[in-house]
Amino acid sequence: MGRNPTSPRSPATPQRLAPASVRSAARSRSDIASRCVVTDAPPVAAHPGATDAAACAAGDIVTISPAIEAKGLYKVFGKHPRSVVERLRAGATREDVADAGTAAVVDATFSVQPGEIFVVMGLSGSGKSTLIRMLNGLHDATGGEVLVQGDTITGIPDARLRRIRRDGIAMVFQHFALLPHRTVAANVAYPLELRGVPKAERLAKAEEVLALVGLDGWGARLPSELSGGMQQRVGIARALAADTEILLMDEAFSALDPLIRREMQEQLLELQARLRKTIVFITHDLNEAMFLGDRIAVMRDGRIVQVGSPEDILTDPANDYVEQFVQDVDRARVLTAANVMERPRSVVAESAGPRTALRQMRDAGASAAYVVDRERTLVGIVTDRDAVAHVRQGATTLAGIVRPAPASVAHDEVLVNLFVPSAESPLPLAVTDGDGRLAGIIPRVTLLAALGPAANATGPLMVLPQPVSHDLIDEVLADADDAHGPLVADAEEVR
Ligand SMILES: Nc1ncnc2c1ncn2[C@@H]1O[C@H](COP(=O)(O)OP(=O)(O)OP(=O)(O)O)[C@@H](O)[C@H]1O
Repeated sequence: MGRNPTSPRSPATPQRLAPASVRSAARSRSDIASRCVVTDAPPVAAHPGATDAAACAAGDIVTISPAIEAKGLYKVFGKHPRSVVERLRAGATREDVADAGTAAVVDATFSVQPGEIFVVMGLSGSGKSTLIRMLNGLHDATGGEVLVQGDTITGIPDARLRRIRRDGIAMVFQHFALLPHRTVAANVAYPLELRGVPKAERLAKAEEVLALVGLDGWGARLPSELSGGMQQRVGIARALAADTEILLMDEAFSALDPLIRREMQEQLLELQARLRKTIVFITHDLNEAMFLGDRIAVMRDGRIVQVGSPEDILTDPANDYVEQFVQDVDRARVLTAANVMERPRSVVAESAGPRTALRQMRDAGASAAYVVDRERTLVGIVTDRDAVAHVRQGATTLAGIVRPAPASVAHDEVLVNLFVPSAESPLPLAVTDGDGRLAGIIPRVTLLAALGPAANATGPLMVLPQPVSHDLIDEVLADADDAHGPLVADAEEVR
Protein backbone atom coordinates (compact mmCIF):
# COMPACT_ATOMS: atom_id res chain seq x y z
CA MET A 1 0.00 0.00 0.00
CA GLY A 2 2.31 2.76 1.17
CA ARG A 3 4.65 3.24 -1.77
CA ASN A 4 6.15 6.29 -0.28
CA PRO A 5 9.40 5.35 1.41
CA THR A 6 10.69 8.04 3.68
CA SER A 7 13.95 8.09 5.52
CA PRO A 8 13.46 8.05 9.25
CA ARG A 9 15.73 11.07 9.33
CA SER A 10 13.40 13.17 7.23
CA PRO A 11 9.94 13.25 8.76
CA ALA A 12 7.19 13.48 6.19
CA THR A 13 4.95 15.73 8.23
CA PRO A 14 5.67 18.99 9.99
CA GLN A 15 5.24 18.52 13.69
CA ARG A 16 2.41 20.36 15.34
CA LEU A 17 0.72 19.68 18.54
CA ALA A 18 -2.72 18.23 18.97
CA PRO A 19 -4.86 20.51 21.06
CA ALA A 20 -4.33 19.56 24.69
CA SER A 21 -7.96 18.45 24.92
CA VAL A 22 -7.43 16.06 22.03
CA ARG A 23 -4.29 14.59 23.50
CA SER A 24 -5.83 14.38 26.96
CA ALA A 25 -8.85 12.58 25.62
CA ALA A 26 -6.60 10.21 23.72
CA ARG A 27 -4.36 9.65 26.71
CA SER A 28 -7.25 8.90 29.02
CA ARG A 29 -7.65 5.68 27.06
CA SER A 30 -4.19 4.57 28.05
CA ASP A 31 -5.01 5.50 31.62
CA ILE A 32 -8.03 3.24 31.41
CA ALA A 33 -5.95 0.41 30.02
CA SER A 34 -3.28 0.87 32.67
CA ARG A 35 -5.81 0.76 35.48
CA CYS A 36 -7.30 -2.52 34.31
CA VAL A 37 -6.09 -6.04 34.63
CA VAL A 38 -5.76 -7.41 31.14
CA THR A 39 -6.02 -11.14 30.72
CA ASP A 40 -6.91 -13.72 28.14
CA ALA A 41 -10.14 -14.43 29.96
CA PRO A 42 -13.36 -14.27 27.97
CA PRO A 43 -14.89 -10.82 27.70
CA VAL A 44 -17.31 -9.84 30.45
CA ALA A 45 -19.82 -8.47 27.95
CA ALA A 46 -20.76 -8.75 24.31
CA HIS A 47 -19.05 -5.45 23.53
CA PRO A 48 -15.95 -5.59 25.64
CA GLY A 49 -14.59 -2.24 24.50
CA ALA A 50 -17.36 -0.03 25.76
CA THR A 51 -18.41 -1.98 28.80
CA ASP A 52 -14.99 -2.81 30.18
CA ALA A 53 -13.69 0.70 29.63
CA ALA A 54 -16.63 2.07 31.60
CA ALA A 55 -16.02 -0.38 34.40
CA CYS A 56 -12.32 0.47 34.47
CA ALA A 57 -13.05 4.17 34.47
CA ALA A 58 -15.16 3.54 37.55
CA GLY A 59 -12.07 2.05 39.16
CA ASP A 60 -13.14 -1.59 39.14
CA ILE A 61 -10.70 -4.32 38.36
CA VAL A 62 -12.09 -6.24 35.42
CA THR A 63 -10.66 -8.56 32.86
CA ILE A 64 -10.45 -7.39 29.29
CA SER A 65 -10.24 -9.66 26.35
CA PRO A 66 -7.98 -8.18 23.68
CA ALA A 67 -9.84 -6.89 20.63
CA ILE A 68 -7.20 -8.45 18.39
CA GLU A 69 -4.46 -10.95 19.10
CA ALA A 70 -1.70 -12.12 16.82
CA LYS A 71 0.09 -15.27 17.97
CA GLY A 72 3.29 -16.26 16.21
CA LEU A 73 2.05 -14.98 12.86
CA TYR A 74 3.93 -15.72 9.66
CA LYS A 75 3.23 -14.77 6.06
CA VAL A 76 5.43 -16.14 3.33
CA PHE A 77 4.88 -15.47 -0.37
CA GLY A 78 6.36 -18.18 -2.58
CA LYS A 79 5.97 -21.70 -3.84
CA HIS A 80 6.37 -23.65 -0.60
CA PRO A 81 5.46 -21.15 2.06
CA ARG A 82 4.90 -23.66 4.87
CA SER A 83 8.34 -25.20 4.54
CA VAL A 84 9.80 -21.70 4.61
CA VAL A 85 7.97 -21.06 7.87
CA GLU A 86 9.45 -24.27 9.29
CA ARG A 87 12.93 -23.05 8.36
CA LEU A 88 12.24 -19.65 9.91
CA ARG A 89 10.97 -21.30 13.09
CA ALA A 90 14.17 -23.35 13.18
CA GLY A 91 16.21 -20.15 13.16
CA ALA A 92 16.75 -19.34 9.48
CA THR A 93 16.83 -15.64 8.64
CA ARG A 94 14.74 -13.87 6.04
CA GLU A 95 17.81 -13.77 3.80
CA ASP A 96 18.45 -17.52 4.29
CA VAL A 97 15.03 -18.33 2.86
CA ALA A 98 14.97 -15.64 0.15
CA ASP A 99 15.53 -18.23 -2.60
CA ALA A 100 12.35 -20.07 -1.54
CA GLY A 101 10.02 -17.13 -0.87
CA THR A 102 9.49 -13.70 0.62
CA ALA A 103 9.05 -13.79 4.38
CA ALA A 104 6.81 -10.72 4.63
CA VAL A 105 5.83 -11.25 8.29
CA VAL A 106 7.92 -13.31 10.68
CA ASP A 107 6.72 -14.50 14.07
CA ALA A 108 4.54 -11.52 14.96
CA THR A 109 2.96 -11.69 18.39
CA PHE A 110 1.00 -8.85 19.98
CA SER A 111 -2.42 -7.95 21.25
CA VAL A 112 -4.51 -4.84 20.77
CA GLN A 113 -6.76 -3.75 23.63
CA PRO A 114 -10.30 -2.46 23.09
CA GLY A 115 -10.38 1.31 22.61
CA GLU A 116 -6.69 1.51 21.80
CA ILE A 117 -4.97 3.10 18.82
CA PHE A 118 -2.27 0.57 17.99
CA VAL A 119 0.15 1.84 15.38
CA VAL A 120 2.29 -0.46 13.26
CA MET A 121 5.27 1.50 12.02
CA GLY A 122 8.12 0.56 9.74
CA LEU A 123 9.90 1.42 6.53
CA SER A 124 8.54 0.42 3.16
CA GLY A 125 8.68 -3.33 2.69
CA SER A 126 8.87 -4.10 6.41
CA GLY A 127 5.61 -6.07 6.27
CA LYS A 128 3.03 -3.64 7.68
CA SER A 129 0.39 -4.02 4.98
CA THR A 130 0.74 -7.78 4.92
CA LEU A 131 0.34 -7.88 8.68
CA ILE A 132 -2.80 -5.71 8.75
CA ARG A 133 -4.32 -7.79 5.95
CA MET A 134 -3.90 -10.91 8.05
CA LEU A 135 -5.79 -9.21 10.88
CA ASN A 136 -9.00 -9.17 8.84
CA GLY A 137 -8.31 -12.32 6.86
CA LEU A 138 -7.63 -10.59 3.53
CA HIS A 139 -4.39 -12.60 3.63
CA ASP A 140 -4.30 -16.14 5.03
CA ALA A 141 -1.63 -16.59 7.67
CA THR A 142 1.05 -19.07 6.59
CA GLY A 143 1.67 -19.83 10.26
CA GLY A 144 0.31 -18.75 13.63
CA GLU A 145 -3.10 -17.47 14.56
CA VAL A 146 -5.23 -14.30 14.61
CA LEU A 147 -8.02 -13.90 17.16
CA VAL A 148 -10.64 -11.19 16.85
CA GLN A 149 -12.53 -10.50 20.08
CA GLY A 150 -11.47 -13.87 21.37
CA ASP A 151 -12.43 -15.92 18.28
CA THR A 152 -9.86 -17.33 15.94
CA ILE A 153 -10.23 -16.20 12.34
CA THR A 154 -7.38 -18.32 11.07
CA GLY A 155 -8.52 -21.16 8.85
CA ILE A 156 -12.26 -20.50 9.25
CA PRO A 157 -14.63 -20.89 6.28
CA ASP A 158 -14.68 -17.99 3.82
CA ALA A 159 -18.34 -17.17 4.44
CA ARG A 160 -17.72 -16.70 8.17
CA LEU A 161 -14.65 -14.64 7.46
CA ARG A 162 -16.63 -12.38 5.13
CA ARG A 163 -19.24 -11.94 7.85
CA ILE A 164 -16.57 -10.93 10.38
CA ARG A 165 -15.11 -8.45 7.87
CA ARG A 166 -18.56 -7.03 7.18
CA ASP A 167 -19.80 -6.80 10.77
CA GLY A 168 -16.71 -6.59 12.95
CA ILE A 169 -13.80 -4.95 11.16
CA ALA A 170 -13.88 -1.94 8.83
CA MET A 171 -10.90 -0.81 6.79
CA VAL A 172 -9.74 2.60 5.57
CA PHE A 173 -7.33 2.58 2.63
CA GLN A 174 -4.57 4.95 1.57
CA HIS A 175 -6.17 5.75 -1.78
CA PHE A 176 -9.69 6.06 -0.38
CA ALA A 177 -11.11 3.27 -2.62
CA LEU A 178 -14.36 5.18 -3.23
CA LEU A 179 -16.79 4.14 -5.94
CA PRO A 180 -16.42 6.99 -8.46
CA HIS A 181 -19.89 6.88 -9.98
CA ARG A 182 -21.76 6.81 -6.70
CA THR A 183 -22.52 9.84 -4.61
CA VAL A 184 -20.65 10.51 -1.39
CA ALA A 185 -23.70 9.41 0.62
CA ALA A 186 -24.07 6.21 -1.41
CA ASN A 187 -20.38 5.44 -0.85
CA VAL A 188 -20.74 5.92 2.87
CA ALA A 189 -23.91 3.82 2.94
CA TYR A 190 -22.29 1.02 0.92
CA PRO A 191 -21.35 -1.27 3.84
CA LEU A 192 -24.95 -1.04 5.06
CA GLU A 193 -26.21 -1.85 1.57
CA LEU A 194 -24.08 -5.01 1.69
CA ARG A 195 -25.84 -5.91 4.92
CA GLY A 196 -29.26 -5.39 3.32
CA VAL A 197 -30.21 -2.33 5.37
CA PRO A 198 -33.18 -0.52 3.73
CA LYS A 199 -32.26 2.50 1.63
CA ALA A 200 -33.84 5.25 3.74
CA GLU A 201 -32.25 3.88 6.90
CA ARG A 202 -28.77 3.57 5.39
CA LEU A 203 -28.88 7.04 3.84
CA ALA A 204 -29.94 8.50 7.18
CA LYS A 205 -26.96 6.76 8.78
CA ALA A 206 -24.71 8.08 6.00
CA GLU A 207 -25.83 11.66 6.73
CA GLU A 208 -25.20 11.11 10.41
CA VAL A 209 -21.61 9.93 9.97
CA LEU A 210 -20.89 12.51 7.27
CA ALA A 211 -21.77 15.16 9.86
CA LEU A 212 -19.47 13.42 12.31
CA VAL A 213 -16.49 13.84 9.96
CA GLY A 214 -17.42 17.43 9.08
CA LEU A 215 -18.98 16.71 5.68
CA ASP A 216 -22.61 17.49 6.27
CA GLY A 217 -24.22 18.78 3.09
CA TRP A 218 -21.77 16.96 0.80
CA GLY A 219 -23.74 13.72 0.48
CA ALA A 220 -25.14 14.40 -2.99
CA ARG A 221 -21.76 15.17 -4.59
CA LEU A 222 -19.54 12.75 -6.48
CA PRO A 223 -16.16 11.86 -4.92
CA SER A 224 -14.34 13.61 -7.79
CA GLU A 225 -15.82 16.93 -6.66
CA LEU A 226 -14.04 16.64 -3.30
CA SER A 227 -10.43 17.39 -2.31
CA GLY A 228 -8.14 14.55 -1.26
CA GLY A 229 -8.62 15.31 2.43
CA MET A 230 -12.40 15.34 2.02
CA GLN A 231 -12.32 12.07 0.07
CA GLN A 232 -10.41 10.45 2.88
CA ARG A 233 -13.01 11.75 5.33
CA VAL A 234 -15.58 9.96 3.17
CA GLY A 235 -13.43 6.83 3.47
CA ILE A 236 -13.45 7.20 7.25
CA ALA A 237 -17.20 7.93 7.27
CA ARG A 238 -17.78 4.75 5.26
CA ALA A 239 -15.80 2.77 7.81
CA LEU A 240 -17.72 4.39 10.67
CA ALA A 241 -21.09 3.76 8.99
CA ALA A 242 -20.35 0.05 9.23
CA ASP A 243 -20.43 0.53 13.02
CA THR A 244 -17.73 -2.04 13.68
CA GLU A 245 -15.74 -2.25 16.90
CA ILE A 246 -12.47 -2.41 14.99
CA LEU A 247 -11.03 -0.07 12.37
CA LEU A 248 -7.96 -0.97 10.34
CA MET A 249 -6.30 2.04 8.70
CA ASP A 250 -3.56 1.29 6.18
CA GLU A 251 -1.43 4.38 5.51
CA ALA A 252 -4.78 6.19 5.59
CA PHE A 253 -3.25 9.68 5.57
CA SER A 254 -0.09 9.06 3.54
CA ALA A 255 -1.52 10.35 0.27
CA LEU A 256 -2.51 13.70 1.78
CA ASP A 257 -0.62 16.99 1.81
CA PRO A 258 1.25 17.53 5.08
CA LEU A 259 -1.07 20.18 6.51
CA ILE A 260 -4.22 18.28 5.59
CA ARG A 261 -2.61 15.18 6.94
CA ARG A 262 -2.02 16.77 10.34
CA GLU A 263 -5.60 18.05 10.35
CA MET A 264 -6.84 14.52 9.67
CA GLN A 265 -4.67 13.15 12.47
CA GLU A 266 -6.18 15.64 14.89
CA GLN A 267 -9.69 14.82 13.67
CA LEU A 268 -9.05 11.15 14.12
CA LEU A 269 -8.06 11.69 17.75
CA GLU A 270 -11.14 13.84 18.30
CA LEU A 271 -13.39 11.20 16.76
CA GLN A 272 -11.68 8.50 18.74
CA ALA A 273 -12.19 10.38 22.00
CA ARG A 274 -15.93 10.17 21.26
CA LEU A 275 -16.21 6.78 19.61
CA ARG A 276 -13.54 4.70 21.35
CA LYS A 277 -12.98 2.28 18.50
CA THR A 278 -10.15 -0.19 18.46
CA ILE A 279 -7.87 1.15 15.74
CA VAL A 280 -4.88 -0.48 14.10
CA PHE A 281 -3.14 2.24 12.15
CA ILE A 282 -0.33 1.53 9.71
CA THR A 283 2.22 4.20 8.89
CA HIS A 284 5.83 4.60 7.80
CA ASP A 285 5.96 8.02 9.45
CA LEU A 286 7.32 7.96 12.99
CA ASN A 287 5.93 11.39 13.85
CA GLU A 288 2.48 10.23 12.81
CA ALA A 289 2.96 7.08 14.88
CA MET A 290 4.04 9.08 17.92
CA PHE A 291 1.14 11.51 17.52
CA LEU A 292 -1.60 8.91 17.15
CA GLY A 293 -0.46 5.79 18.91
CA ASP A 294 -1.36 4.65 22.38
CA ARG A 295 1.17 1.95 21.59
CA ILE A 296 3.45 1.49 18.63
CA ALA A 297 4.82 -1.71 17.13
CA VAL A 298 8.01 -1.07 15.19
CA MET A 299 8.58 -3.50 12.30
CA ARG A 300 11.80 -4.29 10.52
CA ASP A 301 12.25 -6.90 7.81
CA GLY A 302 8.99 -8.63 8.70
CA ARG A 303 9.66 -8.80 12.43
CA ILE A 304 8.22 -6.69 15.23
CA VAL A 305 11.30 -5.36 16.97
CA GLN A 306 9.59 -3.35 19.71
CA VAL A 307 6.10 -2.69 21.05
CA GLY A 308 5.61 0.18 23.48
CA SER A 309 4.05 3.52 24.21
CA PRO A 310 5.47 6.48 22.29
CA GLU A 311 7.34 7.45 25.45
CA ASP A 312 8.78 3.93 25.83
CA ILE A 313 9.96 3.89 22.24
CA LEU A 314 11.50 7.32 22.60
CA THR A 315 13.19 6.93 25.95
CA ASP A 316 13.99 3.23 25.87
CA PRO A 317 14.56 2.09 22.27
CA ALA A 318 14.98 -1.67 22.15
CA ASN A 319 17.93 -1.62 19.74
CA ASP A 320 20.11 0.55 17.51
CA TYR A 321 17.57 0.37 14.69
CA VAL A 322 14.77 1.88 16.80
CA GLU A 323 17.20 4.35 18.32
CA GLN A 324 18.20 5.55 14.89
CA PHE A 325 14.54 5.88 13.98
CA VAL A 326 13.68 8.04 16.97
CA GLN A 327 16.67 10.33 17.07
CA ASP A 328 14.99 13.09 15.11
CA VAL A 329 11.67 12.92 16.89
CA ASP A 330 10.84 16.14 18.67
CA ARG A 331 10.91 14.92 22.26
CA ALA A 332 9.08 18.05 23.43
CA ARG A 333 6.00 16.91 21.55
CA VAL A 334 6.04 13.33 22.74
CA LEU A 335 7.27 13.33 26.33
CA THR A 336 4.78 14.49 28.92
CA ALA A 337 5.12 16.23 32.27
CA ALA A 338 4.67 12.87 33.97
CA ASN A 339 7.68 11.49 32.07
CA VAL A 340 10.12 14.06 33.48
CA MET A 341 8.65 15.28 36.78
CA GLU A 342 10.43 14.81 40.08
CA ARG A 343 9.14 14.23 43.56
CA PRO A 344 8.28 17.59 45.14
CA ARG A 345 10.76 18.20 47.93
CA SER A 346 9.07 20.87 50.04
CA VAL A 347 5.37 20.25 50.49
CA VAL A 348 3.47 21.28 53.59
CA ALA A 349 -0.07 20.57 54.62
CA GLU A 350 -2.40 23.51 54.77
CA SER A 351 -2.96 22.62 58.44
CA ALA A 352 0.77 22.76 59.30
CA GLY A 353 2.37 25.67 61.19
CA PRO A 354 5.05 28.07 59.93
CA ARG A 355 7.83 26.33 61.88
CA THR A 356 7.10 23.05 60.12
CA ALA A 357 7.09 24.90 56.83
CA LEU A 358 10.44 26.55 57.61
CA ARG A 359 12.04 23.23 58.59
CA GLN A 360 10.73 21.66 55.37
CA MET A 361 12.21 24.46 53.27
CA ARG A 362 15.51 24.38 55.14
CA ASP A 363 15.86 20.61 54.69
CA ALA A 364 14.95 20.83 51.00
CA GLY A 365 17.19 23.85 50.38
CA ALA A 366 14.15 25.64 48.95
CA SER A 367 12.98 29.22 49.34
CA ALA A 368 9.31 28.29 49.12
CA ALA A 369 7.10 25.29 49.74
CA TYR A 370 3.94 24.03 48.05
CA VAL A 371 0.90 24.00 50.30
CA VAL A 372 -1.63 21.20 49.81
CA ASP A 373 -4.94 20.36 51.42
CA ARG A 374 -5.98 17.00 52.86
CA GLU A 375 -6.66 15.63 49.36
CA ARG A 376 -3.19 16.79 48.32
CA THR A 377 -4.72 19.40 46.03
CA LEU A 378 -2.36 22.30 45.50
CA VAL A 379 -3.76 25.33 47.31
CA GLY A 380 -0.82 27.72 47.21
CA ILE A 381 2.76 28.37 48.20
CA VAL A 382 4.46 29.75 51.23
CA THR A 383 7.85 31.54 51.09
CA ASP A 384 10.69 31.24 53.60
CA ARG A 385 10.65 35.01 54.25
CA ASP A 386 6.93 35.01 55.07
CA ALA A 387 7.37 31.95 57.27
CA VAL A 388 10.32 33.56 59.14
CA ALA A 389 8.28 36.70 59.79
CA HIS A 390 5.32 34.60 60.88
CA VAL A 391 7.40 32.54 63.32
CA ARG A 392 8.89 35.73 64.76
CA GLN A 393 5.39 37.07 65.31
CA GLY A 394 4.55 33.88 67.20
CA ALA A 395 1.95 32.69 64.66
CA THR A 396 1.14 29.01 64.81
CA THR A 397 -0.72 28.54 61.54
CA LEU A 398 -0.04 29.43 57.92
CA ALA A 399 -3.17 31.59 57.79
CA GLY A 400 -2.44 34.85 56.01
CA ILE A 401 0.82 33.84 54.35
CA VAL A 402 -0.33 31.26 51.80
CA ARG A 403 0.14 32.92 48.44
CA PRO A 404 -1.79 31.84 45.35
CA ALA A 405 -0.34 28.78 43.68
CA PRO A 406 1.54 29.54 40.47
CA ALA A 407 0.07 27.91 37.37
CA SER A 408 0.30 24.15 37.44
CA VAL A 409 0.23 21.77 34.50
CA ALA A 410 -1.55 18.48 34.00
CA HIS A 411 0.56 15.34 34.14
CA ASP A 412 -0.30 14.42 30.53
CA GLU A 413 0.67 17.78 29.06
CA VAL A 414 3.45 17.51 26.48
CA LEU A 415 6.71 19.29 27.24
CA VAL A 416 6.36 21.86 24.47
CA ASN A 417 3.46 23.35 26.44
CA LEU A 418 5.47 23.64 29.65
CA PHE A 419 8.03 26.25 28.66
CA VAL A 420 5.90 29.36 29.18
CA PRO A 421 4.39 28.23 32.50
CA SER A 422 7.84 27.12 33.62
CA ALA A 423 9.34 30.51 32.79
CA GLU A 424 6.50 32.26 34.60
CA SER A 425 6.50 30.08 37.70
CA PRO A 426 8.63 31.37 40.59
CA LEU A 427 9.00 27.77 41.76
CA PRO A 428 9.66 24.57 39.87
CA LEU A 429 6.55 23.91 37.81
CA ALA A 430 3.88 22.02 39.75
CA VAL A 431 2.38 18.99 38.03
CA THR A 432 -1.08 17.73 38.96
CA ASP A 433 -2.61 14.33 38.38
CA GLY A 434 -6.00 13.59 36.83
CA ASP A 435 -7.74 14.47 40.12
CA GLY A 436 -5.92 17.80 40.54
CA ARG A 437 -3.54 16.50 43.21
CA LEU A 438 0.09 17.58 43.32
CA ALA A 439 1.92 14.75 41.55
CA GLY A 440 5.38 16.20 41.01
CA ILE A 441 7.45 19.19 40.08
CA ILE A 442 9.63 20.10 37.13
CA PRO A 443 12.59 22.41 37.77
CA ARG A 444 13.58 24.41 34.67
CA VAL A 445 16.89 22.60 34.40
CA THR A 446 15.07 19.26 34.31
CA LEU A 447 12.83 20.53 31.53
CA LEU A 448 15.85 21.57 29.48
CA ALA A 449 17.73 18.35 30.14
CA ALA A 450 14.71 16.29 29.04
CA LEU A 451 15.09 17.60 25.51
CA GLY A 452 18.65 16.37 25.09
CA PRO A 453 19.62 13.08 23.49
CA ALA A 454 20.91 11.76 26.81
CA ALA A 455 17.62 12.49 28.53
CA ASN A 456 17.26 8.90 29.64
CA ALA A 457 20.61 8.96 31.40
CA THR A 458 20.06 9.09 35.13
CA GLY A 459 22.20 10.90 37.66
CA PRO A 460 22.36 14.25 39.35
CA LEU A 461 22.23 17.34 37.17
CA MET A 462 24.91 19.98 37.67
CA VAL A 463 23.10 23.07 38.95
CA LEU A 464 24.86 26.25 40.09
CA PRO A 465 24.12 26.87 43.76
CA GLN A 466 22.32 30.01 44.95
CA PRO A 467 24.64 33.08 45.21
CA VAL A 468 26.13 33.47 48.67
CA SER A 469 24.56 36.24 50.73
CA HIS A 470 25.62 39.88 50.34
CA ASP A 471 26.43 40.01 54.04
CA LEU A 472 28.92 37.19 53.65
CA ILE A 473 30.56 38.82 50.61
CA ASP A 474 30.83 42.17 52.44
CA GLU A 475 32.38 40.46 55.43
CA VAL A 476 34.98 38.57 53.35
CA LEU A 477 35.92 41.68 51.35
CA ALA A 478 36.26 43.80 54.49
CA ASP A 479 38.54 41.17 56.08
CA ALA A 480 40.66 41.07 52.90
CA ASP A 481 40.95 44.85 52.82
CA ASP A 482 42.05 44.79 56.43
CA ALA A 483 44.67 42.14 55.74
CA HIS A 484 46.07 43.38 52.43
CA GLY A 485 45.12 47.04 52.24
CA PRO A 486 42.33 48.47 50.10
CA LEU A 487 42.05 47.30 46.50
CA VAL A 488 43.30 49.98 44.07
CA ALA A 489 41.48 48.57 41.37
CA ASP A 490 38.68 49.62 39.27
CA ALA A 491 41.21 49.27 36.48
CA GLU A 492 41.46 45.53 37.10
CA GLU A 493 37.77 44.94 36.77
CA VAL A 494 36.66 43.45 33.53
CA ARG A 495 33.97 45.61 32.02
N1 LIG B 1 1.33 -10.45 -2.92
C1 LIG B 1 2.66 -10.48 -2.74
N2 LIG B 1 3.42 -11.35 -3.39
C2 LIG B 1 4.76 -11.40 -3.18
N3 LIG B 1 5.41 -10.61 -2.33
C3 LIG B 1 4.70 -9.70 -1.63
C4 LIG B 1 3.28 -9.58 -1.80
N4 LIG B 1 2.84 -8.61 -0.99
C5 LIG B 1 3.92 -8.12 -0.34
N5 LIG B 1 5.03 -8.77 -0.73
C6 LIG B 1 6.37 -8.55 -0.22
O1 LIG B 1 6.34 -8.67 1.18
C7 LIG B 1 7.19 -7.71 1.79
C8 LIG B 1 6.39 -6.84 2.74
O2 LIG B 1 5.49 -6.05 1.95
P1 LIG B 1 4.40 -5.10 2.61
O3 LIG B 1 3.64 -4.46 1.49
O4 LIG B 1 3.63 -5.85 3.62
O5 LIG B 1 5.32 -4.03 3.33
P2 LIG B 1 4.94 -2.61 3.86
O6 LIG B 1 5.71 -2.40 5.10
O7 LIG B 1 3.46 -2.48 3.93
O8 LIG B 1 5.51 -1.68 2.73
P3 LIG B 1 4.84 -0.44 2.03
O9 LIG B 1 4.81 0.66 3.07
O10 LIG B 1 5.75 -0.16 0.91
O11 LIG B 1 3.47 -0.90 1.62
C9 LIG B 1 7.83 -6.94 0.65
O12 LIG B 1 9.08 -7.52 0.38
C10 LIG B 1 6.87 -7.15 -0.49
O13 LIG B 1 7.53 -7.07 -1.73
